[in-house]
Amino acid sequence: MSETIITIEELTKIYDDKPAVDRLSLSINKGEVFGLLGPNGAGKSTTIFMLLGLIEPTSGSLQVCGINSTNNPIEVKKLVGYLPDDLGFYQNMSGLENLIYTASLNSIPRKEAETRARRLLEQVGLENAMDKKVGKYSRGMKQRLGLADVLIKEPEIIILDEPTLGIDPKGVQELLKLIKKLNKENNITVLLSSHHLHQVQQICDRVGIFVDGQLLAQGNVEDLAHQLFGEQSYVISVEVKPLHEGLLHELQNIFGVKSIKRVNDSSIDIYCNKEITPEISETIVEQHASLYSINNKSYGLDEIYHLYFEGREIDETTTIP
Ligand SMILES: Nc1ncnc2c1ncn2[C@@H]1O[C@H](COP(=O)(O)OP(=O)(O)OP(=O)(O)O)[C@@H](O)[C@H]1O
Repeated sequence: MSETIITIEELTKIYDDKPAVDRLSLSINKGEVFGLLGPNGAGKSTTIFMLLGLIEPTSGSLQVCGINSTNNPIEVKKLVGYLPDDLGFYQNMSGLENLIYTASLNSIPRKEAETRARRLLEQVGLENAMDKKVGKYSRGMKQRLGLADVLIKEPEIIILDEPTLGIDPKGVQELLKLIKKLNKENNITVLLSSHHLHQVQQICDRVGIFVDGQLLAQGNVEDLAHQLFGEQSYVISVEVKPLHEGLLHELQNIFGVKSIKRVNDSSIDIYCNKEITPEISETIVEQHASLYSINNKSYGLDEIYHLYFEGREIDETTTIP
């Protein structure tokens, strides 16, 4: 059974009478990559700061590795590595020197610090740049160094706030791969905040969707589609002539069909709880009608994103009945 490493219960933070985080409850398991997905201002950073014990909740509770972060921020800091969106490295020091400096702040003896720093720089692909001044690193290299920096104290959890900000697309792919690799190799729990749907989708085992301080849904992509769209998470669009009542009746009787919506005289959207395109085609042929087109789509994070982040509506062809 999976072990819970972060437990958040009814967590609320109110600023100026307005909740930035609103009764958030969430559990994160040891070893998983969890994505906090939400637009700007959704409450992701506020949640992270409360997890780190940097700000106090208005109400609710949270535990990180069994420790109450609000009451024990120093203990939590030992177990959690935090990579903010704006990194603070000494630009005139090399990558290696910066890591050794961070290690000294964490009371790691110098010899051990250097061994760990060299190993981590290799792990994040900076072995050839470890003696170069950080001021000469690209943004992507600094983020890699940032990952090595949070790992130097061998934390249980790393929290990454918008880690791909300002990195070119190729660098983003490399960084995401690296995060997943570190998660696997070091068996480390990763909490990643982002408003980039596709990035979160690529590496996260589970995702929590945040809007206006509230967690709308959580789970893997399939779970999310189910939570947000209920049983009707597949839509099969059909153009068929003639579209007569007898055919509609037969289609409605197919196992898995939940509802049918007429789009126009010859088109319908069939809402189903599974992929049943072949059964629909067969029924149309049996009913002596002509099938002009059939397209299926399942609700993925794309639709969820459009629905919840962009005006809370998806385009007309995928309107939920
Ligand atoms: N110190 C503060 N005082 C007042 N309001 C705040 C404070 N910090 C955050 N807020 C408000 O709380 C809400 C959530 O902000 P937060 O920074 O947590 O969102 P976010 O999801 O991390 O967004 P971003 O990606 O832009 O950082 C916003 O409306 C923000 O204006």
